[in-house]
Amino acid sequence: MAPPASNSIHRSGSRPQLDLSKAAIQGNSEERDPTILLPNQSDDISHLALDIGGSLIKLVYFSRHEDRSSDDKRKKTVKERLGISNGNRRSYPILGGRLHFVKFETSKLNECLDFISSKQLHRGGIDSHRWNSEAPANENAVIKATGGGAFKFADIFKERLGVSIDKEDEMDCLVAGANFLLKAIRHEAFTHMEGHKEFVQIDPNDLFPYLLVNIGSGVSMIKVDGEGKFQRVSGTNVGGGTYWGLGRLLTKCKSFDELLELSQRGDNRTIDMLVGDIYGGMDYSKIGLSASTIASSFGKAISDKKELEDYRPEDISLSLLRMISYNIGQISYLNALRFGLKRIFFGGFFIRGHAYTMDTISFAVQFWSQGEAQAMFLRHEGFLGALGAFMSNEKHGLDDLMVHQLVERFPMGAPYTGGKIHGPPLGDLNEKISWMEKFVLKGTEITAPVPMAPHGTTGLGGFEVPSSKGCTLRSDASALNVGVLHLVPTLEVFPLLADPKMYEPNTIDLSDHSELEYWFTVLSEHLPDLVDKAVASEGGTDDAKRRGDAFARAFSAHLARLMEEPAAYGKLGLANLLELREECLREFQFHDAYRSIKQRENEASLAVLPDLLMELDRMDEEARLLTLIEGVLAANIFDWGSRACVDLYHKGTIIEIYRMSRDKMQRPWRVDDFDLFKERMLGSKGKKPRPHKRALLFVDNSGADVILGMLPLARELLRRGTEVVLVANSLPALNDVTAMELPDIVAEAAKHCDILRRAAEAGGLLVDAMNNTLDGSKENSSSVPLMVVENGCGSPCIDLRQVSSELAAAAKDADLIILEGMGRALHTNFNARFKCDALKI
Ligand SMILES: Nc1ncnc2c1ncn2[C@@H]1O[C@H](COP(=O)(O)OP(=O)(O)OP(=O)(O)O)[C@@H](O)[C@H]1O
Ligand SMILES: CC(C)(CO)[C@@H](O)C(=O)NCCC(=O)O
Ligand SMILES: [Mn+2]
Repeated sequence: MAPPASNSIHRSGSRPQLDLSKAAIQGNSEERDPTILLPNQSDDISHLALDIGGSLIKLVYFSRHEDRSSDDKRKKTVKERLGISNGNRRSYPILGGRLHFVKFETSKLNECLDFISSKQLHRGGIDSHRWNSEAPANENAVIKATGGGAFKFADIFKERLGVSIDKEDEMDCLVAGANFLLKAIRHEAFTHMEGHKEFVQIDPNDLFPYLLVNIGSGVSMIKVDGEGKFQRVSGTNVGGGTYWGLGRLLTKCKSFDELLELSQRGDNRTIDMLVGDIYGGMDYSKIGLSASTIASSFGKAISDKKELEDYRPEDISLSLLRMISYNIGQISYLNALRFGLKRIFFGGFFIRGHAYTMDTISFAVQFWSQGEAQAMFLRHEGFLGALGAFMSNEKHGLDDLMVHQLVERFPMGAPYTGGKIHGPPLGDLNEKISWMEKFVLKGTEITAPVPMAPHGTTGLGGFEVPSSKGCTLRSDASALNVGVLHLVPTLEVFPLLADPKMYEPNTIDLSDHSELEYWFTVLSEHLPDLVDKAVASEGGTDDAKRRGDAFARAFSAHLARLMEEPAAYGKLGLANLLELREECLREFQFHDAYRSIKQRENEASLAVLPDLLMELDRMDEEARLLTLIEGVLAANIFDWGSRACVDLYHKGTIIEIYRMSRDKMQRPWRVDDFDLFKERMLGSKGKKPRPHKRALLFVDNSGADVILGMLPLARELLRRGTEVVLVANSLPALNDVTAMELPDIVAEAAKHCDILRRAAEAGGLLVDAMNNTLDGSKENSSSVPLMVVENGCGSPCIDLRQVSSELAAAAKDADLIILEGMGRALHTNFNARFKCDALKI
């Protein structure tokens, strides 16, 4: 079945079309993280930039996906009504697309060239939107590159790919990349102390000055004072290359990761000379040195009559790692001190998201500055230069993007390989599924949730042993912990937030381990039922079953990965987790798992609506208002995301359950502001009613919820002269109603109700239905309008920092917000404060 057109609306519902012919897992598919190449895929690449360093090549590329905004009637009328035109928005050369991050070893330049050439990344160019595989190669193609390799390998690029390298200064790029990340990515920076990671919210207006320390092969220290305003104040030749180079010689390790992994089982006391070794086991407390402080790295090797073979490679690696990390931390501190800088951001791939490395650097900064300076790390640590080079092409307008226009997504392979899938996610289902199947075995180490290790403790002057989390290091790529950045220029901050800076959508703190466990259990237990529904929604075919299976595996792997490391994908909130599930379904092309259930429940609810409306109309105002609110609460019980609710379904017909539930909604409720609302709506002794001008009703589920709960409430508002905007999801999530589905539902309901009919006509929702109204009259209605807008989300929760431009426009004249349902009003936004009246039901 063709996916509904709504999938092309915001966020990542639509994947670019990929040509998967000849797609292959390269090398041994039994490997932990094989490379997947899509030789013929013609994702519309429009931009590529490189940072070629002494050790690694970093590649950032952009893939566009067409703006397939449909011609759907609802959108057009909404745009007209709300006065949204494309003219009053800045037009971005990048109209949505994705940024991908990939890296290669510099010694394997050929692999990188093959990759670029197989994906035709070099033939893009920003002004070749309509580039396709038949177009002749651009003879004058130029790609932006930085790092020493931009100079060293320029000829090879010309020879092999026929492209010229446009060289950008390395320091310029590092600074531009860091500034962009710190301003545009929420929670890009974090601290890491004693095994504890904490994301920091950086105020873009209070970013400068800071010290940027890039730990690549060598180390550069840059004092950054503003956009393009910086000075390289220091550097050290003892850096990542030193650790990897010396480590390789001393331990015979074959890879950087192996070396790092060794360190996790090491004990540096066998090789480092400690203060205690010199002071006969005692602290040198007079100058603040504990006995366990390293007095001299590798110092024990001088007195011992041991040879290299007599030392454990594990101990050597740890000793080396500590030596270099402390040294860098200390020099960084000294430079921060020199210029009075309080914040030090560390980048470069030496860090590699490795907990112990970060702890060690943080410790040094903290120790030497006595807590005055703070070490912070960046999620896109190694990509600063490449991003900066990418940004140096001004034509793409990337630097104008703001936090709310970026959405980071972790594709299905992320728990296994992270950024190592070369290119955009596989689009071919078959390929995806078999890939998933292949990885099930390999992935057992992460699909079995691992309890989180207790934090390591630190004594004065150093840690005893690394606070390692198990003995195997996560494969290099997945430790990148960076997803694909989706650029969605149409997203906006909801204008009615009282304090957007302080707004936090998530009510529940998932850094509380018991909360995390609770939600993982809920999601895991719900999974089999969800898979059943999803498979059924696609006709229950064998193909659907295979996809369902692969979806379950992929989602479980994400869950296990996050259970093991909750911050693996950045700061984790419940909203992210629920959205991840929906994205995962979409990735396996389950576009609307609850489609038929929603349809069935809509029909059943519409059938009983006329009776309900009659019942309501017989009541006096006061009783009716209370019944309406109770009705919203009662109808929200119909929620397929909740086990307890689904069990209720066996207890009777929809209207029976609805009435039964409504009767149970006895006041006072746990949080009960009904009297306030009533006073505003109906007035009180001395006060007149003060109808609202426009209400935004954030609706939740299909069926009874929206039809028996929210529509009657909307009708009451309309009757009182309040314009009503129904705000619904852009993409399906569970049994939530979508903005695409609502107009039909309203049209059906309008057949039984003049108030709804006139309002829907006025709101442009009933263009077709005009002819078959109840009395056949076509007189121009004088009603206030009823409208439908999409919210920009595809999840049961809503993050009001990233909503559709439609919703933002509708909000401008709104003075009442009604948030309905667990996801929108409780799990998220329970603590949200607004500039106008808000009802959370
Ligand atoms: N898979 C890996 N292979 C090699 N080195 C790695 C790997 N992962 C992390 N590293 C570490 O990262 C360092 C390289 O970091 P980065 O890519 O930031 O520097 P670079 O740009 O290559 O070097 P420079 O900027 O000094 O030219 C290596 O020296 C090593 O310490
Ligand atoms: C030479 C660069 C800038 C190349 O990236 C880097 O490796 C570095 O900063 N090395 C340290 C050189 C110094 O001692 O200042
Ligand atoms: Mn570099």
